[in-house]
Amino acid sequence: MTIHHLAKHNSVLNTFLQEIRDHKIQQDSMRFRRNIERIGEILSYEMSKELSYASKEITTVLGTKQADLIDDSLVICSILRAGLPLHRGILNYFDAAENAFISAYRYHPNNDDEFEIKVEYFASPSIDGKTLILADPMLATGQSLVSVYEAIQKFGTPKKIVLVSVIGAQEGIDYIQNHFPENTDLWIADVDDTLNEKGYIVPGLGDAGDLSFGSKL
Ligand SMILES: O=P(O)(O)OC[C@H]1O[C@H](OP(=O)(O)OP(=O)(O)O)[C@H](O)[C@@H]1O
Ligand SMILES: O=c1cc[nH]c(=O)[nH]1
Ligand SMILES: [Mg+2]
Repeated sequence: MTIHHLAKHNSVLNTFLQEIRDHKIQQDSMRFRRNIERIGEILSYEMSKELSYASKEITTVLGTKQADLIDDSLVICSILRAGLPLHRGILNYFDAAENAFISAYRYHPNNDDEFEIKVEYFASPSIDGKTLILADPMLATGQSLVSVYEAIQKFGTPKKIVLVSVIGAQEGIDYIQNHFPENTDLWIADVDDTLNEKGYIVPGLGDAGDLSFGSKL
């Protein structure tokens, strides 16, 4: 797996990251969602440089011009709920992409810190031969991404998988590296060192789903 860690290089991305992490600024949920969306746009732009391109002739009012345009059939698949603002940011840049949505949540069978991932709702086009963009803002243990990858295989075999995330823990990145094909690319804004006992990224930002949409029962 190739890991593209964008915050290693100075850019305006770091402003948006600082705002989603800051415990006061992040309370403005509209700003939080919009910042996740803006980060999705930046990740998309960077990631687009490594897609496949084909030359096409464009006709202007005065002549013709050859242009290299994206040649991949893209399917953006995001994980509910927290994936929604990130999905929107990616779709803002890839107008022709198809879309898939999946639900994944942490189920605590014994009401303690131990959990397993339940994948239930799934709406997806065929992903056969396409470039699958799997988007989730938080890559904590990595179990959600791996569970979704296993579940989506019944919709076909993608040509390539591109993972897009905002903040990841090194432990989760190590985990997904062992579960995704070698030619998978991970485009991630920032990487933190640790997870706490509840599987939250530290320092991270807290719960991205709650910050976007409010707490759930
Ligand atoms: O890498 P993992 O350890 O699997 O954790 C990451 C998952 O946790 C978050 O979802 P959450 O379960 O909080 O659901 P939500 O989006 O509904 O809040 C996040 O959006 C990921 O899907
Ligand atoms: O740190 C984390 C881990 C899982 N889900 C989140 O929203 N945040
Ligand atoms: Mg959550």
